[in-house]
Amino acid sequence: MAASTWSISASDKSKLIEAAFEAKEHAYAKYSKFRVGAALLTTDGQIIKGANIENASYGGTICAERTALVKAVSEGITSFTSLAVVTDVASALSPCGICRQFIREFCAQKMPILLVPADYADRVAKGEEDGILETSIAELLPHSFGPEDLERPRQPS
Ligand SMILES: O=c1ccn([C@H]2C[C@H](O)[C@@H](CO)O2)c(=O)[nH]1
Ligand SMILES: [Zn+2]
Repeated sequence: MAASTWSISASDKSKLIEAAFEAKEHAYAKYSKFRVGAALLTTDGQIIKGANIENASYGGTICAERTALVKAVSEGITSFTSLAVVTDVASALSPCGICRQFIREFCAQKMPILLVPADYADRVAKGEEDGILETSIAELLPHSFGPEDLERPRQPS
């Protein structure tokens, strides 16, 4: 079976993970107290960070992954090579459905998505397995609908 992601260098991986942890520090998780940090690595080597920003309306909340993507895309950056997501949970946590569709819009099917446990640094320091779930949007959102589908030939209306 083909690999589900392309590979990223160990140094890019550690920089990206560190940035995601930094991003989590700025989470505005006043209501859920559930902090999330995300970091995107761009094709030209920049790192764009995002955190979840909650709202008193609850429904107005924006997740960390979408914050990072909206920051990047609204600054004209639309090409990414990886994404890291961290929470305060000591196991890898997976993006919500809305974020999966949002990631699908801008990221290649095999782009690495690193789901990083909160105790990642401790695990690495102890020489244990890092606990990262390395996945891709192809795995997280199979049989997805995306921008290309709107280009498909249609029956006349
Ligand atoms: O993929 C996800 C899932 C949840 N959250 C945030 C939204 C909300 O602020 C909190 C609890 O759902 O976690 C994210 O940032 N990303
Ligand atoms: Zn989300």
